[in-house]
Amino acid sequence: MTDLVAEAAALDAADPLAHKRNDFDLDDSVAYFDGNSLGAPPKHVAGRVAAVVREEWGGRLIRSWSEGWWEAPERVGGRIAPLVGAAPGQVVVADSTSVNLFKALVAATRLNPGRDEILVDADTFPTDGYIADEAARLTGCTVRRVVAEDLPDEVSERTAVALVNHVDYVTGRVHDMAALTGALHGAGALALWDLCHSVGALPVELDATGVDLAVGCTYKFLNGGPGAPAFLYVATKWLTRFEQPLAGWAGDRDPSAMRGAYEAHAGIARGRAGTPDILSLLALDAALDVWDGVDRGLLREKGLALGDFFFRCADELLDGATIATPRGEDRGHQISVIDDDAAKTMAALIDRGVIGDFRPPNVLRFGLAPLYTTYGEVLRAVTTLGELAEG
Ligand SMILES: Cc1ncc(COP(=O)(O)O)c(C=O)c1O
Ligand SMILES: Nc1c(O)cccc1C(=O)C[C@H](N)C(=O)O
Repeated sequence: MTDLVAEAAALDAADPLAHKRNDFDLDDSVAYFDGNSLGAPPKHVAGRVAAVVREEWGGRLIRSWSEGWWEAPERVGGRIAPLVGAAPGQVVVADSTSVNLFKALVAATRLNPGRDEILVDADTFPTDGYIADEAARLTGCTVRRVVAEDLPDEVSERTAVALVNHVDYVTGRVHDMAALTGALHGAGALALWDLCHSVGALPVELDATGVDLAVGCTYKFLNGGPGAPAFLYVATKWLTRFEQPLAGWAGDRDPSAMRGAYEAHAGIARGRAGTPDILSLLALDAALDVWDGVDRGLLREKGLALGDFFFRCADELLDGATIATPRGEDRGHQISVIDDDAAKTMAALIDRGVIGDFRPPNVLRFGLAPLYTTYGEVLRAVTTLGELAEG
């Protein structure tokens, strides 16, 4: 144990991203492991939001719409683009992930006519499956749930699109974006990726892997704040044919003309539906400042190293614990420990200042946010788990 204490201290002292923690408003008495559900607030966000309320909403009043507010969804999307390996003009911030999933799924079936099946990652977060069922009902498709790794065998000439999670929200496993996208394309199907648990955690290469469509949340590893708007990616090759079903005025080619008939905007703005949620959007805009100058390679290295250290501590301090997260590099930045009494254990951990979460039926999740999680906190989490197991 003393070795682990010294090791954690040495790892923290040598961490090239350690200084980033100072950018966040975190209570040091708490070890926060839920950045994969609700990211921590960067310190400067509160002041920036207050300034927007005072100076833009207050001072400039309605003039603010033509002084940057209206175009903010594309501008902030442009800031997310490098984090997902997208060239400019393909990412817009709007609505929630659920809503963007609906837009993307229906648009995908229209991009791939004559096909009548939507494949969904069987282990997906519920909203993806629910929305796929409804998109299918409206488009005359059927939904088939298949294990992500089996997609290359399951995709067929009937498949219009497959919806896959980059990182599994329960186990933390990463799915191979390049290989699965390639296999889907080989059968003529489109690839729609849910990036909720990978954006801001590991490098994502949408353009390089040929992904067609993607969605993701901004309130997890991007720290945009509770309910911060999500993003939608449409690859350039599909943009002019991307016909989404929530064709509201904000996606029209000329919203201010208030024309009678909708004509989609030529660019990524066609992914928008209605008026943007400016306060949340500008909170996200401010939160994205923490990424300035962050080397994405270092981010991945630290995410993996935090996980490695979790495994090392668990091997030493938790007798025979079962961990659902793969030990190799096919994992995101989360460790999931199996516990038959997981709800109770997580409540006890939270009581002791270790905040992770519980996912039914038996998973304790520990999110590792490379910008602020420390090795010392990892040791504290595993030590506390061990103490609880001993009773
Ligand atoms: C994989 C995945 N997709 C979608 C969502 C959520 O979508 P929404 O922000 O619409 O609630 C989550 C988490 O809430 C998620 O983990
Ligand atoms: N979005 C959430 C919320 O509004 C309340 C509670 C949890 C969430 C989540 O983000 C859940 C998350 N997607 C998950 O991985 O389980």
